Amino acid sequence: MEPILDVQQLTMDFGGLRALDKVDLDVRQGEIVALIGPNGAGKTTFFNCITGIYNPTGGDVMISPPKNGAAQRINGLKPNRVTEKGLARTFQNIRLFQNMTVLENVMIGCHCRMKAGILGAVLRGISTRREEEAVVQKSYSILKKIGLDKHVNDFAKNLPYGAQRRLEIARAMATEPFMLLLDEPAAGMNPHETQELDELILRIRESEGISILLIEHDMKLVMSLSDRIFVMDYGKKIAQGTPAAISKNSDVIKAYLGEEIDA
Ligand SMILES: Nc1ncnc2c1ncn2[C@@H]1O[C@H](COP(=O)(O)OP(=O)(O)OP(=O)(O)O)[C@@H](O)[C@H]1O
Repeated sequence: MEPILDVQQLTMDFGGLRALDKVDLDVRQGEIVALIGPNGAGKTTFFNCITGIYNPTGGDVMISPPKNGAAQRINGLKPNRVTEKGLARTFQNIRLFQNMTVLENVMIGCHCRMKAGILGAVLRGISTRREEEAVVQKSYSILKKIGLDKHVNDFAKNLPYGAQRRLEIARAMATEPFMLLLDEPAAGMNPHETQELDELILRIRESEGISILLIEHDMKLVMSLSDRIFVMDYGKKIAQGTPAAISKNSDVIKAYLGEEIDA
């Protein structure tokens, strides 16, 4: 099967520091792929290069969206253009609009698919109003899937931590992605919240057909969810394979300096 995300020889220099050194990674339709590695390995830089936050120094970021399969190179596109292409992400640190409601946070995610421009929003003609109603419906239905529909009118800041992380995923889903990139989605979660997250990610893949690329330090979650794992250390890819193969890989064990990697 052709990859829907095909990253080749991705390189990123910050002055004299090579944070990414010719990294290859691919994701196929319907896969859950994890990117792991010790602190400072380059994982977030990798996400930032794919999602338009950084313009990589070298290499290619190619996507083949499942709906219109033609391969496109997305290096150097601005983050909002990357989102429009169907790649949506969450961040290591929660980035919600804390003083807005849960529903409003998801509605903002819908914005990139709305047709009404500034003039439409000002004049509020019938088509704009219909579109706004559709956005409310769509946002509500996403929140239902994510299990946050009881909280639609709560302020984001009043949600428990695990629910805030799930709200970020809901907002990303509102952009209608073919792939979600999740940067440490389980960070700070308790075991119960992590278990809920595990089930949620599987459900998103099964019922929405959305492929997932995630950075995660929780090895139990990584091993249970992933179809394939890519491992980085010091900016280089040092291994790739199934969870079973990765947990036995001697380079990976060495990179983690004996840390527990098989969950
Ligand atoms: N904007 C930047 N300017 C300079 N150096 C940077 C920048 N962003 C990242 N780096 C450096 O690039 C390297 C990789 O960092 P990165 O945050 O991508 O690692 P990581 O694998 O995501 O780590 P962690 O697991 O701790 O989040 C580090 O040495 C970091 O200090």
